[in-house]
Amino acid sequence: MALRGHLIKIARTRALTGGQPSRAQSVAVLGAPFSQGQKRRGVEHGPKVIRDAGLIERLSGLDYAVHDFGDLTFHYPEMDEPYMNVKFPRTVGAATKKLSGAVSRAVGAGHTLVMLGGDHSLGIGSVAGHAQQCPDLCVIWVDAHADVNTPETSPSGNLHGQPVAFMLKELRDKVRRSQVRNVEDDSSTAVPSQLYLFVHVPTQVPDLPGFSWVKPFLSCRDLVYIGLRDVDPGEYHILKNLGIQYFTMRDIDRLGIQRVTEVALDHVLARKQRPIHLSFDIDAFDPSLAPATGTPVNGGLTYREGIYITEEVHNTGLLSVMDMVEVNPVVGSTRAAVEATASLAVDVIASSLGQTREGAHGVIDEIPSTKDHVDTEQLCL
Ligand SMILES: NC(=[NH2+])NCCC[C@H](N)C(=O)O
Ligand SMILES: [Mn+2]
Ligand SMILES: [Mn+2]
Repeated sequence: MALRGHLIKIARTRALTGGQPSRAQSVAVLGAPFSQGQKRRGVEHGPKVIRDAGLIERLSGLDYAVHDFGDLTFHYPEMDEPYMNVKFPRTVGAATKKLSGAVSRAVGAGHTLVMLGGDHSLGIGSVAGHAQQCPDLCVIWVDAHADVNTPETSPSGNLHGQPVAFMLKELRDKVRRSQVRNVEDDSSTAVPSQLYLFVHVPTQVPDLPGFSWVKPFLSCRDLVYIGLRDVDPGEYHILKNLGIQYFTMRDIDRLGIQRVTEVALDHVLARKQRPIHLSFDIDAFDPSLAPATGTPVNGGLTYREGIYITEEVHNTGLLSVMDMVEVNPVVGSTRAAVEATASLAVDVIASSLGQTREGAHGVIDEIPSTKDHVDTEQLCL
């Protein structure tokens, strides 16, 4: 009886948490072979190596109808001079605009979407397109980096380090308000300290060529980071001043992945159940597990920590779009290193979509009663 009770409890927990029963009918896969958000070549091959590692078969094995929409093709402007320090603004602007349209259509058609990058600048298009269909979405950004540099704070000029800055409403609103206040009010001492920081530190997102289509759409309270361990000074300033919720690797060391994931999900879901956008940068993992990536940082997620996060995201029943970005087969030193990274990406995606470590994928309807006694004994061992 003990076993029966235990299994029924598992089944009920799944039903309550929305795991299995709320599974989407269809998953769409969309490749975005794009690399101009950073300077290393090779990340445009991410979609191919992730597919070659068996993504579609794995998802089909999870009982989904899988629609592979293939790869987007991007058009490259002949001339794309840097704007301020920012490299390839028109190229990235056009690519992310195209991606946003494709994501919006896929979500509008009722698919749960998996977007394969490509570098993380694609996040601008992916989240923006998702937000067109689901304006109340929340974003879980799993990454070694905060990717919230503005064109002015960016140390590299690479747009893959800046996508979140283009999404945040507060970042622009606050800058605008502080500037207006400053002009209206002649005495600088009257500027509150919080605004003062915004006046004197360049956090404004200027209108870059190629980006006129993006209007900030995300409130910082609907965003949470997990896995941070390489945050630039300007990014730290933005995270702190906007009060953005984030969990660094140190937080995971202190609190454990269970607690971190619980608080992270609570942060974005407690006020309201809403569609989740999971933006997963493979460099969140330790480089020993994911060596084939352009900006590796030591001290990353273990395999089990990464998979735990995605299992819990799946258990909410609210995953709507996920990005898997920054898998770069040209950076991996050996073929084995590339295959390990790509196969890790497949594991993360499959786990986000319901693959479990306990093996059973269906809700248990009936337990053969004659076996109860034997199994209970085994359980006691
Ligand atoms: N998506 C990434 N891998 N981003 C890395 C960003 C690195 C650095 N913070 C920059 O802005 O250039
Ligand atoms: Mn990263
Ligand atoms: Mn990133």
